[in-house]
Amino acid sequence: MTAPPRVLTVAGSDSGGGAGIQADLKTMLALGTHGMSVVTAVTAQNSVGVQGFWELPVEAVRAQYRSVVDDIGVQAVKTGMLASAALVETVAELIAGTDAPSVVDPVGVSKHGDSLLAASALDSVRSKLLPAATVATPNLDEVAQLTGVEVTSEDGLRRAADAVLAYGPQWVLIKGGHLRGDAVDLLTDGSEEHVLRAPRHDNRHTHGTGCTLASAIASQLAKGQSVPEAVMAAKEYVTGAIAEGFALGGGIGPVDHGWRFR
Ligand SMILES: Nc1ncnc2c1ncn2[C@@H]1O[C@H](COP(=O)(O)OP(=O)(O)OP(=O)(O)O)[C@@H](O)[C@H]1O
Ligand SMILES: Cc1ncc(CO)c(N)n1
Repeated sequence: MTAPPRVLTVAGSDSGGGAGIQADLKTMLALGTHGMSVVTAVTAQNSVGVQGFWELPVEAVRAQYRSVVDDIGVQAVKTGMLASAALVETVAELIAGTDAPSVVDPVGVSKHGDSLLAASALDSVRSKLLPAATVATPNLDEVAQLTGVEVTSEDGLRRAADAVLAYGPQWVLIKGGHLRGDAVDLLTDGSEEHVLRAPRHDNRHTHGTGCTLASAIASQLAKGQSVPEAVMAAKEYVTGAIAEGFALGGGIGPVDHGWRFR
């Protein structure tokens, strides 16, 4: 048997299984890649919020990363929750030294408004993590937090993209999922521009959308697609997963990572 393309997620664990490492590995399986993980933090989390989280020591993150990359090898890396400045800096250095495309989801707060990144880590995200990204995928709250640019309508997406590109990622995908109307995202490298538009699904069960999209992009890159091709395929996958999101627990349920199998 030939091994499938290998993809690594560097992210936090979501005990509820809808976001974080768990969303990433499910997405990778659904898209035909071999998913591997470096756990940065463990959250106690469910459909109503994040009840607590515990970071791993820098050495534990570095050791997991080296174990995977030095023996198995990776064809794409995705980063998610990194919790602290020390972990942001460690992971930025690791991905900058890896010969594979990286998708950086600069996770700041959860869907419930719980903080997953220390305020003291924002400078490291700007100066170390974003410059190491092949594609950065901030949502509009993360754009505001990182650049000060506030976007309230589709017209502002280009301004947001320029502000993030100034920190040095090769590409940026600004996610307009929190706006009203269609779910519109903007992908650009500063010269080429692609608008990705999908109908908004009136479904409150959207836990894990951002993690799922970023992991889907990484999976498609590992399969050899270009950044625009990978982002378009990933958008189609996440849109289907949102359409089929289901109720679990008393709050916001997860997207359906397995929608293409049902
Ligand atoms: N209700 C919806 N219907 C269709 N697409 C949506 C909907 N909500 C978000 N999206 C799309 O889902 C993708 C993820 O965007 P979103 O803005 O939700 O990410 P996020 O805020 O980082 O997610 P998370 O809350 O998991 O961190 C984007 O392509 C966005 O346009
Ligand atoms: C562990 C983890 N990573 C990312 C998110 C995205 O909001 C989350 N809720 N939990």
